Amino acid sequence: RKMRKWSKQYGPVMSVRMGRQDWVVLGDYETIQQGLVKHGNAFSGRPSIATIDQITEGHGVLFIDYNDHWKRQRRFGLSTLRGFGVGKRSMEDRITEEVAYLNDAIRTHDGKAFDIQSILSNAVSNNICSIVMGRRFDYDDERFKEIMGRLARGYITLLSVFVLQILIFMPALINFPYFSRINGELMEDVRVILKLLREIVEEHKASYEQDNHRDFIDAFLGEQKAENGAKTFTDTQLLQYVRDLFVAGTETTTSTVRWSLLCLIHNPETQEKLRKEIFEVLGPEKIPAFENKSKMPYTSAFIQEIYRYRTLVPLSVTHMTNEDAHISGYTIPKGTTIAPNLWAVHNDPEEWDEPNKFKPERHLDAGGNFVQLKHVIPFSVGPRHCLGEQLARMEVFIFLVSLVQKFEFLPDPKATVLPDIENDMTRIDLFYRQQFLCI
Ligand code: HEM
Repeated sequence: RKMRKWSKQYGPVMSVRMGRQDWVVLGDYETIQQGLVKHGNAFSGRPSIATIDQITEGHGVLFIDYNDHWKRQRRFGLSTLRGFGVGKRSMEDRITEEVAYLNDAIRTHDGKAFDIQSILSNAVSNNICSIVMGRRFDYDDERFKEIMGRLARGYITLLSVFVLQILIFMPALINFPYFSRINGELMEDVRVILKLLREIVEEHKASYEQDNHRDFIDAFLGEQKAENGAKTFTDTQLLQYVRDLFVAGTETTTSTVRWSLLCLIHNPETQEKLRKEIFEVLGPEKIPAFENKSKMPYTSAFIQEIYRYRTLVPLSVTHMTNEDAHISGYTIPKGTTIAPNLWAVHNDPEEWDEPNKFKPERHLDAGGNFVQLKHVIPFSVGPRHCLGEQLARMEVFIFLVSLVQKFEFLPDPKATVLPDIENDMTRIDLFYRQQFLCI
């Protein structure tokens, strides 16, 4: 928010001192398009961050720099996530299978107030497990609980996130005992996660069949064999790639659905409208399919408004110029950290009437048809835009429709005020809602 305010004063291409670094913030839709899309080749690097490099060992896809290695890995990831050459089950089949487990887990609360966070993030992670490892886990499976618990600590536990953020801007603090202890705990989590993933990869290697790729890991092993000793599809790369998919794909989708439920609690009439449309198209029992979306303009508008109103990754993932770059009359030197302010695009008062209000109707035309407005870019744009966008869109639609079809979401009757919808857990990377209860 502050950056958007400064952008209004200093212009949409603005340099900001962050710790000991100078970042350039792209502060509106036009400059983000110009930088990330038109000059995509110059703006698609990733800055090297000591704490992150320590975790990723320079592998994976999310934080690696823009080069031929990233391009091959990205191509592989896109085609494999779309299901090319991976078993017979589509991504959608895997999501709809999970929905039934999600609904059952909610029913165990028997109408009593509870926080949906852990059930939902288990369900979302299971979609990734299914695509990556070819199987889902029961929510109380020990190996699954261990991976989820340790991932959550690094990603959503307030103290760890806080310390990680400080270390990103002031890496020298790692030498102080307090920071080094928390960092040590995070590194231990990473070590255990990688060990568990390594076991799963070894199981895959033992049962691998060239002509029957069951999942992402098999597809990767296929590339590894085809590469015949070259250094792109290595074991470390596979483990870090899978870790990245969990990190990038779990909390983002989970939080989007949680913000949606919070909006429903705050806006009961919206919840009713959604349910009415869902019942008209699916009735009370039919399992939602992504193709139903075209017949559900209000639901589509609701989801689009959630993407806009609660911008999940407000400053995207930081980019870096990989050559001297030119934009809006400025020259930005090679190696500069770039922050695309997606939040500013979604809250630009010149584009949106009352941007701080939640209004699904703004995405409908006079005839009630859904209108896809180009200024909604939650997944960012350009060569580095979200790798899991298609999966995320499908998950959010199918999970939300199924939840509203089967349940009514109400505030905790014991609470005297509604859970806060304005403020998040203050952090720079993710617009994350803290715990709230509902029935
Ligand atoms: C609502 C859910 C999600 C949102 C809002 C979201 C948003 C984003 C954003 C803003 C970026 C940064 C793009 C850039 O650097 O310009 C990103 C990158 C990425 N996302 Fe997502 N994401 C979501 C779900 C997912 C899922 C489900 C997966 C995969 C399982 C995923 C995997 C990734 C990966 C691997 C990258 C890095 C791409 C690269 O560096 O080439 N995301 N996402």
